[in-house]
Amino acid sequence: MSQTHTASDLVGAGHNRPASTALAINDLSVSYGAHAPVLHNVSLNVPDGSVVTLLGANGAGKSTLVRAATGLLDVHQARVVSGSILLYGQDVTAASASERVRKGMSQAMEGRRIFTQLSVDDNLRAGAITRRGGNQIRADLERVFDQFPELRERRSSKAGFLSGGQQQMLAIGRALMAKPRLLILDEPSLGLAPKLIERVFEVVADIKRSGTTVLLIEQNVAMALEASDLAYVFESGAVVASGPAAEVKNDERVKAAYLGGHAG
Ligand SMILES: Nc1ncnc2c1ncn2[C@@H]1O[C@H](COP(=O)(O)OP(=O)(O)OP(=O)(O)O)[C@@H](O)[C@H]1O
Repeated sequence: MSQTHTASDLVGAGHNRPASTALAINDLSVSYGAHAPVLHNVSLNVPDGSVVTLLGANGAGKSTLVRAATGLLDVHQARVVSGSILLYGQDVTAASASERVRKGMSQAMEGRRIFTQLSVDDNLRAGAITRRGGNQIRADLERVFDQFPELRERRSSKAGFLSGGQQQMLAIGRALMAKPRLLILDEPSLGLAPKLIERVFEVVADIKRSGTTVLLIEQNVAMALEASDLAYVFESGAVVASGPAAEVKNDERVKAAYLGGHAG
């Protein structure tokens, strides 16, 4: 496994990323307010068509990295101090969140930020708001319902009446309705029962099969690594290890810190 702070040994090199890179983060440093940076020269690559996992303890910097990628730093009074963010080869470091959505990025937020007063159906349709083509949207809606039959059963219910797990499914389904090229899943298994967690990872595999690239932040390390092509390990705002997920899974430090001493 690579122990460096860059991922250039994994896919492509330096700043001339191949067009097949969905997301490239180059030497990124981020600060909240006037404080010292909490991300330090972070570089990572999410190859098109892959599933990439970010691992790290609480406070390691994963959410900050995601906020930088999605363009939501300013909402948190944070900013890029140095470095760049490329989405499909285009520099989006200064681009708004909505511009990034238009370029194919979508995020299913941790915390189940759904519209509780709207129906399940309307929540899912809201995910497709930037798209045209009613027939395709209806077909995608059915596909989400195939993946999450419990949502189909409750399609007319207010989303606020769903269980926590069902709301989590709805958040993922809504992000899928945007038909993203790059889907960011922030703790999709958070608070779910084991059976639902398995489902979430089946859905991740399905999303990958459909050609969508996935950036995954997960506390459920063993399953996340199983589902991923590459993994990056964050510590104190820096990438301390990275490599193919199968190698990261067998790394002694990762095993000790995240896998309870075995590779699960
Ligand atoms: N709104 C904020 N204002 C100031 N500092 C913040 C803010 N949000 C996060 N931080 C700091 O930035 C660092 C990275 O936090 P971040 O939330 O990115 O970590 P994380 O790996 O996502 O953790 P978790 O798994 O707990 O969500 C931490 O030191 C944290 O205290």
